[in-house]
Amino acid sequence: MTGLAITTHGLVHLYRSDGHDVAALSGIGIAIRPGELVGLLGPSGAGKSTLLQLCGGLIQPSAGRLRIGDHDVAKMTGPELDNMRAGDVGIVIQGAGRNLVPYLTPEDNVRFAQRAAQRATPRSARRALKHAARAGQPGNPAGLSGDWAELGPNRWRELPTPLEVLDLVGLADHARTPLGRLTPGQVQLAAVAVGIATFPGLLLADEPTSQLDHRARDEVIEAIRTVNAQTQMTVLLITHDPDVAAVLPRTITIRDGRIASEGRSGEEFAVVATDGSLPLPPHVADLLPPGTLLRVTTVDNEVRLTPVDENEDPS
Ligand SMILES: Nc1ncnc2c1ncn2[C@@H]1O[C@H](COP(=O)(O)OP(=O)(O)OP(=O)(O)O)[C@@H](O)[C@H]1O
Repeated sequence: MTGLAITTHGLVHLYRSDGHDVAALSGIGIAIRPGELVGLLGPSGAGKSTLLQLCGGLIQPSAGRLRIGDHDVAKMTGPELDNMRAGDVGIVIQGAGRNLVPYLTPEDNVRFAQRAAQRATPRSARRALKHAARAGQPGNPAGLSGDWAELGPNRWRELPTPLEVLDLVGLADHARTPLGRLTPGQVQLAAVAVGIATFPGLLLADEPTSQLDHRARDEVIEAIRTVNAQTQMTVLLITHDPDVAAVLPRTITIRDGRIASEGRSGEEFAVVATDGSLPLPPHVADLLPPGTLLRVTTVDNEVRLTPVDENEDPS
């Protein structure tokens, strides 16, 4: 399996509301490498869900570039976006139960998700892909044309069995337990299993640990970490929980539709944007009212920002 990279440049998304535009994202530049596990943080209304929906091809950018692996999301047609979602991107929406068919067991839910993805693939292409996967041939040996020649590397293999998927998230023992008899944490694990049912190159999860107690939360995060480590699937998840953010290798904080900061293993960093601007971390911004003049100096490898005294002549 190959994880998919996410790259955005000047990514803008506007919603039309009551006759005027609301800018949910105002120029986001991100590079996420294949196989990374990244948390998306930020206050309510910052633009996190919008970014997740864009990465999942559920909506398209108003401006700027967004690439998911080889997919150029802004330029894709509706059927191409459907294909991307069917095989290359798994999405776990907020509210575990909303990802599941309530009267099916976890095993049948995973099987259902796999069949739904297969139905989105024409039979002729499916036969050719299966043939190529058996022969272990890379590239496009079946001579597929058009959209199907563009499919990501994850289409060139057989799907895992539902039990293999459930085993990966630690739910194999409850494969045939009715959903109503599972704990909230186990229901969320089933939702994650459905999200990774086709072993996509990218898993997107919107607050997968909200409304869980600490023990269930930790189990769900551990399952996602296991999926990421064992399959190299790229994972992007939204969280409001500082304890979850603290155990993720990388976090990106969004504020007012822009990147505010990035975290690496719990340490917070300011990030220089592609246009050279530098959003100040909130604790520094609190000390510097808008309009404050800063003298920028470099000493050896250090860059210093020194507020200029109001009475001092800055020239
Ligand atoms: N369908 C929509 N129509 C109009 N405006 C929207 C729509 N969806 C989101 N917005 C607006 O876009 C901005 C970003 O919303 P978004 O849901 O992406 O933020 P968020 O960070 O995910 O927030 P939360 O943590 O509350 O889910 C907000 O101002 C929101 O009101």
